[in-house]
Parts: sequence; C-alpha cells; structure tokens
Amino acid sequence: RFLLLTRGCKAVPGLRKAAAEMASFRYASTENRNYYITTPIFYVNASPHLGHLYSVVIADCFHRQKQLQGFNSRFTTGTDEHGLKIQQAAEAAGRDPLTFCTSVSERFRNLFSSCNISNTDYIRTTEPRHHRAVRHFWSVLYGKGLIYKGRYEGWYSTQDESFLMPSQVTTAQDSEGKEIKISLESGHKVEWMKEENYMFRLSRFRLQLLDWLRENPRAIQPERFYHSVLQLLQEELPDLSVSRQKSRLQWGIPVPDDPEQTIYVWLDALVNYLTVVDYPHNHERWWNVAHHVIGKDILKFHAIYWPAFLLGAGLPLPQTIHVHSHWTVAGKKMSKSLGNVVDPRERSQAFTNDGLRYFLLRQGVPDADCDYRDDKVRKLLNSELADALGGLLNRCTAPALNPAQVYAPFCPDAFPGQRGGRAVDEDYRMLDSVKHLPAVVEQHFENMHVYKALEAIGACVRQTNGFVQRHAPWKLDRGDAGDQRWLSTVIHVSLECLRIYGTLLQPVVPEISNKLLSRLGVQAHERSWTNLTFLARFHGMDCPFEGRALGSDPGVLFSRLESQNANKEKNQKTGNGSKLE
Ligand SMILES: Nc1ncnc2c1ncn2[C@@H]1O[C@H](COP(=O)(O)OP(=O)(O)OP(=O)(O)O)[C@@H](O)[C@H]1O
Repeated sequence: RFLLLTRGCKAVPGLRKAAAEMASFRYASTENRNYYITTPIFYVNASPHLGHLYSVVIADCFHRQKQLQGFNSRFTTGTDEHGLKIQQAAEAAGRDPLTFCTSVSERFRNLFSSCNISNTDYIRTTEPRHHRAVRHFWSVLYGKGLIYKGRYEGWYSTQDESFLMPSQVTTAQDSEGKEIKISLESGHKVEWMKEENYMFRLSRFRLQLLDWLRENPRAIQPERFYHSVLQLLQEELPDLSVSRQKSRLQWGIPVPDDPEQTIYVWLDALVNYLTVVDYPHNHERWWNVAHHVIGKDILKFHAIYWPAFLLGAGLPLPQTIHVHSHWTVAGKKMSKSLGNVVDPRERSQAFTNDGLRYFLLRQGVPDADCDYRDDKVRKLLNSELADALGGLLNRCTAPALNPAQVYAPFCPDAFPGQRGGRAVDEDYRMLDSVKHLPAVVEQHFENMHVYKALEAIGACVRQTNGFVQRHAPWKLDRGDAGDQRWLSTVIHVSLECLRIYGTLLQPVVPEISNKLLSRLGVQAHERSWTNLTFLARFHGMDCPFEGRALGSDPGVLFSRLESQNANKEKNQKTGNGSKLE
C-alpha cells in the first residue's frame, strides 16, 4: 500500500508534479509487478485427460513468462468437487462423495506435479477456506438485495450444470431411439426443472456488462470470443437460479440461514478464484491483477455470470479472460462423456513433459479446434526440437568444431558493424531478426498467441542453422589465423543465438531450456528477461560469456522419437504392447 499526500506542495514550483510522478512510479514498480493467473478448476467426476492438461499448460506458460519478466506471479488450479454429477458418480462408484472426490482430486494433482506444472496453489472446493469464502460472498449478494427467493422453471443440463433458454435446446434421439431434449451447444441431455429456489438478479447487470466490454475491448481474448459474448448480451438476461433444493442436491455448500437449499455449483466454483487470494481479507492486492484461462465451453459462466456476481459484490472484474479452443479426436471434442480421451500421463511419458508441452503450445491455436494425433506430435518434435534446435546446439558445441569447449571469442573484424568482413547480407538480416525476437515474442504472449511466438523462434533457429550451413565452419583451415578467427566468430554468434532461444523458451519447455543454457555455461541468474542483450560484442560492448567454459553435459537436447512402426517392432521383440495410436 502506498499513500502519497501532495497538499501543501503548491509553494514549491514543480514539487507537485514531481510528487505525482513519484506516486505513479511507485505504483508501477510495486502494484503492477503482481500477476495472478488461474485455470478452471476441474470437475472430479472422472480422471484428467489431455484437454485438462492443456488449460493448465497454457496458464503455467504465462505464469513462467511473467516470472521471467520479473513479475511476482501467482498461479492457481484445483478441483471443483460439488454438484449433482459428483453426487451421482460417487453413488455409482459406491463411495461417499468426499472419499470419491479426494481420490480423483489426487489424480489431477499428481498429474500436474508429474508434468512439472508450477502452480503456487491447489484449491479444492471441499476445503473449509473455500466454504467460508462462498458463504461470505453469498451473504454480500444477499445483503445487497441481489438474491431473492423465487421459482425456477426451465431446462437444465446436469452434465453441464447449466440452465438453458428454450432457444438453446433441440430435440434428438438417444441410443435406444427415444426422443430426448439436448443442449444445442454441448449436445448433453437436458431436463425440465421446476423448483423453488434462490434467484440472482442477473437481469440487472446486462448494461453494466456491455459497458465493461466496450470499455475493455481486450478483456476477452481472442477477439472472436469477445464478439460472441457481446452477441449474447444483445438479448435480455433472465435472472439466474443460484440454489437447488437440498432434497435433490445434498453434495454442496448449504445456503447461509437456509439449510434446505444448496448453493448452485457454478456460483460455488467461481468463487475459488477469490478464495485463493484470501477473500474476504487482503484479496485486493492480487484480485486487481487477475487473469483467467478457460476453455471455450465455459465462456458464458466466466464472461457473464462471474462478472455479474463480481459487480454485484462490488469487486473489480478480471483483467483478461483468455479463451482457448478444444482438442478433438477424429473431429469430435475430446471429452469424458464421449470417452474419446487421450491420457496425458502416458503421452508425457512417451514424448517427455517438455515434448508434450511444446506440441500443445505450438499446435494449439486459441481461435480454432485442433485434431490430436500421435504421429503429428512425433513429426513436430523431431523436426523442431530434435533436428533444428538440438542439431544447432550439437554443431556449435561438438568437440570436433569446438575442441576447447568454450564460448568462443567474437572477432569484430570478421563480422564488422558495417559490411566488409566475411559476413554476408543474409547474416546481417539474421542478427536483426534475433535482436528483435524478444519484443516479438513478448507481443505474441500478450495476445495469447504462444504458437506465433514459437513460430517466430523457430524461424530464427532456421536462420541460424542456415548461417552455420552457409559458412561451413568445419571446412575452415584451423592453421590459418584469419580462418580461425572467422570460425570462432561463427561459433560465438551461433551460441549467442542459442542463448536467446534458450532464455525465451523457458516458459514453454523449462527442462530443455535448462539443459541448453547449462550446456552454454549460462548461470541461473543470467537467464532472465534482462539478460536478453544479444551479441554485445557486435555492438562494441563486453560479453560476459565470451571465453567461458561450456557446461560439461554434452547429452542430447531432445532425442528423436521413433515412428509408430519402429515402436511396434521394438515392442514385438521385447514382448511389450504399446497403447499409443
Ligand atoms: N477437448 C478439450 N480441449 C481443450 N480443453 C478441454 C477439453 N476438454 C476439457 N477441456 C478443459 O477442461 C475444462 C473442464 O472440462 P470438463 O471437466 O467439462 O471436461 P470434459 O471432458 O469436457 O467433460 P464432459 O464430457 O463431462 O463435458 C474445460 O473448460 C477446458 O478448459
């Protein structure tokens, strides 16, 4: 907290302005260096699949990026454990709901930790701290007259825990040919529900929500989803049922002062974002810098219900809602209910944690669904991580080319600032690309386009490989002083490029980046955003890395993945089956 009083400054010219500048500096240098990112909390009615890991990997990548840039970042994920679906799943499994939730929640937690996810908190909605936060939040809304007892009548999807308008429902046939009603959006079965329960005055917030979005055109990203929410807000919003009768739903948080009613699972779940930052005490510092990562299936809950609840409770709205699309299998959304899921643990073992992260972030485009196939993963990782990046590192550090195993010195005469040495125009263009790469990457991250950031890094890696290939340092005559200086310069420039790529790739592939930077001899404190000065010697400055011994581990950066057929042959020989398709 910072309070600067400027009264009484009038007498001294310029003092008021200086004080105001100081205040804004303090604000920028303290408050704005916090960053809080969340994933959806996952419903524990079944084990995690690759789609769940995807949401978490995106948030993890943003969290690591902010840390790299010197932000104080918090990152939370967890499990959503109340509701009818869980009640039914626990009954089907013959277990009490809490034991059931604990075992599934542990599966999510273990998956995230085995996949090197760096969340700073893991919340379960069955925790007492969360119950306290939800009851308080409810009481604030109730106290302001925004919750009233009413009668809800309409369509409800238990699968989506969602209320639907008649226009959002259509007729279909179930597997036995019986006519049923389903949600147009999710395809899940809906039922007609008639119940006395508590209603939230959602209808009051439509115009405020529209104002919020018009004033903050980047609040929902990508733009396509921003427009779809604006579209939803063109129609009147009906009030929202925010409780269920206890006789129907026991597994949830009871409504304060009315134990016959249970709080609606979405109101309960959304408050988790506040619970983590200690709502209702001391939450402001983090809540002012909140960013959500969500799948497009839960956009309505996060971009309409949640902001309306927050407005009602007098709390600030999230800074951004980052929306991603879905992984599909043979064109169908990967989902628990369809049973077409890909096991993330098995894939992270087959492709490594970083390999799987790289694939998800490089191929996953937020605007559009993407079909998952194992052969796509192999092809991409072999070409970009094993051959392009790993090959470049091998070339520049191989003892045959770099027998002294050092960060070779740069010779300005061979690669002068002005044309004239042994470098050609294409080499200068490469330097220019790499110099601007951090800014390009930062911009793509800001827009949630991690795949574009990776495309830009990949293009630079190709340029650097082209540079090495063009000058074929292995053909140079080590006995000739001029050739030796040029050889050393080519290696120095390539190592500098690799240092920039390794530093920028840390949020995406932390283990591979660590290996790469360690091999270059770059210390842990030399890997931040402020260490991205590229090729200092070219600009007449000292390079702290020049002449330094390379790291001793010459291991392969990323091992090529064998094709499916090669795996099959190997498994037939050893008698192991393979589940990968
Ligand atoms: N196929 C997918 N691709 C990308 N993200 C997904 C996918 N499925 C789920 N997610 C992410 O996980 C969140 C929670 O998903 P949910 O628990 O509803 O999984 P689901 O498999 O879609 O379940 P169900 O089949 O019961 O609807 C989504 O909001 C999204 O962030």
